[in-house]
Amino acid sequence: MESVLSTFHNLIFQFSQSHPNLVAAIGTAAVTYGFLWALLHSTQDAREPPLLLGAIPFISPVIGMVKWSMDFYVQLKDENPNSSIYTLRLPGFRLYIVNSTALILEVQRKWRTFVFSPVPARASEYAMGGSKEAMDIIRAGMSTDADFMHGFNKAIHPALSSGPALENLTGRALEVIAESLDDMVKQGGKEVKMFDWIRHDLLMATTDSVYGRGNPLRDPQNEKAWQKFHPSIMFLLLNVLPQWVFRDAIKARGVLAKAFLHYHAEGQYKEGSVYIRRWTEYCVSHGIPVDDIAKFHNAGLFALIANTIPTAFWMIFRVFSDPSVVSDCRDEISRSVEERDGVCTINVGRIKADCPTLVSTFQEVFRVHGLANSVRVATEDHYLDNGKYLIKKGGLVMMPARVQHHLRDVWGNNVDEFDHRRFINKEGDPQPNAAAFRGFGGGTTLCPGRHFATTEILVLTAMLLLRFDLVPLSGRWVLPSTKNSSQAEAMEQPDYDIDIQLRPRSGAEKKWRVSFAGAGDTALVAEDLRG
Ligand code: HEM
Repeated sequence: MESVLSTFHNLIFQFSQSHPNLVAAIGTAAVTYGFLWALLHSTQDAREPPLLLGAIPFISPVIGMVKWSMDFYVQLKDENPNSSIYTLRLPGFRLYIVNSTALILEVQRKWRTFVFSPVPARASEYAMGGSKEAMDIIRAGMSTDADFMHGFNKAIHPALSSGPALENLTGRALEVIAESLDDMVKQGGKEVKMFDWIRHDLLMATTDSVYGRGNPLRDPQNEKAWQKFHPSIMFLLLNVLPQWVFRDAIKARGVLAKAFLHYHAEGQYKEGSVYIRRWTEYCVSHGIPVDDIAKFHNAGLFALIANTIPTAFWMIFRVFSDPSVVSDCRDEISRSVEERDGVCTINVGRIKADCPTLVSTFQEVFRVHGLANSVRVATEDHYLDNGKYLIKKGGLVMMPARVQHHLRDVWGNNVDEFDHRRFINKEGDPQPNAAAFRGFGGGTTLCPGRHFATTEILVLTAMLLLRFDLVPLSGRWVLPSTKNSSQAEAMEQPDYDIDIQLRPRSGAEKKWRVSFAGAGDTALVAEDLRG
């Protein structure tokens, strides 16, 4: 036995003499691993939600995030079907992932403990380049009633809730869309790159309606600058790579900020929508420096269009790529159009009330393509679930919509399919738990722009169904992959564009108008359904 051991020692000795660098590297890796393991376990409290360990402490979750991207949390839920909440440890912070719908509601109720404001504050600083002076104003009083973001939402809310301000805003956007469709009819149809066409038309419609005649996005240089800046927002927000990597994006951000500075200095916002007037007046009244107001317009632009554009893309794709959806929705919408003296009127109220298949398809788009990762920061140590789970101060609490949207016990066995009729109320069928639908987030940070975006996209789709056939030039519709989607957005983005032709249908050349008479809001999320 002794001779075996001494032979083994000799072998190791000889190996270390002949491969000194390799042995040093293996030794360093082993010591580092041991250190990380000890650090992780000595700082993890047994009362915290169960720790999901990977092979390498702190690093495995990062690898998982890169590998699985937006499906990482669904993957972990599938691997740990009974976990209602768990902990991931990443370099420098703890992430608590909530799978249980009931626990999400508890986190949302405790909005002073689990606060959202640090998230937009981080975006304002790192992604938008806010100055120290502005950031001090934004960060003061977080989690109290004096919180800047809390007051901001209260200020803009009336302009985005049912009423004349919202009708004017949406009405103007739909006018711009209708003008563009009229042009297409006059040209006898058009071949377009589908995403790019929707992106440009919705950008123009939405920003014209919000900013008014001085809309800076009407200048092609500014539209180009937005396209350059927008894809970098997620990386700037993470602040892990040096700024010079994003030199061009930061330059483009500056071009836009300069245009918004002019817009502000000239007082053009006073001729814009009620929404942008309230937005601006709130910033001015809180002493945000004008240079920063200009920079924060870039953040406002992100909220306005970053999700509306891909949502419209998936809606139009999902409707037109399935002949049965086209025919179901077309039948419903056609019945709700009124024609008098050669003018066809699309009534927004009737689209929402009498077109259940269209509205259900829209909701299913959110369920299947939505990826909102609602994040909150714990302001103190706090127990969830009747003292069961300790959430540590400073920890991030994340409630991924994708997990909720893939719960088999909520959505049924066809959870992995796109079922355009899923949300239609069928008599006798139990309704899925509305709180598990998180396309627009939920709780105090529920998206205030949801009514604007919903009406804009539903009516755009209705106008297309009534006036056009959409045909893919390749001869068949192929669902684009989405693996490169930025998770700064709440909706998947297609990895590539699709060439299509818009062919006017008979009657497309008539006069079309949109009426809001009797239109209320569409109740899609739990908060609206409760009223
Ligand atoms: C289809 C389009 C849209 C989608 C999918 C969407 C999605 C969302 C989601 C998921 C949140 C919640 C974030 C969280 O709780 O973590 C949110 C918040 C927000 N959205 Fe939207 N949004 C859309 C359109 C809009 C529009 C058009 C506006 C502006 C007019 C807007 C303004 C906002 C604002 C200001 C917040 C932050 C609320 C807060 O700070 O409490 N959104 N949105």
